[in-house]
Amino acid sequence: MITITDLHKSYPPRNAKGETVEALKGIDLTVADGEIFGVVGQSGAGKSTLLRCVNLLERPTSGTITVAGQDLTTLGEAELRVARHGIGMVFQHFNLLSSRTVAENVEFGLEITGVAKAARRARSAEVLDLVGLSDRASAYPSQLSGGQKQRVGIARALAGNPKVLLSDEATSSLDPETTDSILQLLKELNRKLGVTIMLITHEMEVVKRICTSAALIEGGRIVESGNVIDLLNTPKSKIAHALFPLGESRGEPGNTVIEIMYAGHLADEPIVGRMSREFGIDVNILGAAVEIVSDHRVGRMRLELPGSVATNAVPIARLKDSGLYVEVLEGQL
Ligand SMILES: Nc1ncnc2c1ncn2[C@@H]1O[C@H](COP(=O)(O)OP(=O)(O)OP(=O)(O)O)[C@@H](O)[C@H]1O
Repeated sequence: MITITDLHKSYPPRNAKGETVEALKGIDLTVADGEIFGVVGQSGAGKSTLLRCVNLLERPTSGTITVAGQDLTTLGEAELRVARHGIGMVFQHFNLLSSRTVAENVEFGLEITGVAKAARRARSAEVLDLVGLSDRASAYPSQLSGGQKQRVGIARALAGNPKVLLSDEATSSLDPETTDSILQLLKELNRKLGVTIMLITHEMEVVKRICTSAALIEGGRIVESGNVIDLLNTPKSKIAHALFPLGESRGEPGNTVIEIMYAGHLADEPIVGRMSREFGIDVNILGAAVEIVSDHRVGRMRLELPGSVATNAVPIARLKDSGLYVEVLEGQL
């Protein structure tokens, strides 16, 4: 649905003494049809710039951006305005017009594109129903809670019936409970309408809750990307480690420390107990986390096994054979 190829974006110096900022340094990324794709990264990594390049709010310095088969970088302003109808955007600070009612905010984009009043009203009623705000159509933004404001923002983004929804830190200004309900709503809309969602966030919780795929951006470059469950099974994946922080506990010198990751039915098996019984070893759990990630029960554990890696070769091999992802962190060979 979205293909980004060799995307570069530089900002000119802010003043005579300043330097050119290379915000994006050759981004290649594909977001498949129907995915919820999360881009994560620290402040200044280039997330906003990347997202704003997808609908060309920010014009790339070079590279191509194809959305629903159309290369947006080749379009002039008039054609781009039409193409943007297929791309809704949701903002962190909602960006609602305070002098307009909820319904009028939702209708704003349709008004600009010349949709007749009756059709606009009908469409805003439809999308407000989708986001659960039918009863607040005549309210003003100042009369709404943060979560309700974001629901209006989402309804407005959906008004033009887009194929793609871009979400710029949509839940970063909301409390945890409201964040939860907005993420749930995005997931529901993705399922019901089949809309592809690309979001940027600095919160791993968002990835854990709703993303099917994710990418990590560092210094304007994508350093990791893929299906979230696959990433969890990728050695040394930074996204996997950030999704499942296990603390720093490293065990005793001379012992073997392994990390295991498991998904699906394996998450329900008594892995540690079975290993202890079968091999007669005392397994020490240094850290563990079990979570629901993109609707899969997934777990990560750091285990300390007595003795060197060589003495633990058989139990480690058995874990791998049973379909678990196993990474040996330390131990004597
Ligand atoms: N309009 C601009 N002019 C100059 N430099 C900019 C501009 N917008 C962003 N930058 C710079 O580009 C780099 C990437 O910024 P960007 O806002 O995309 O990062 P981010 O990951 O979204 O960070 P944050 O989460 O803090 O918004 C930063 O060094 C930033 O200072």
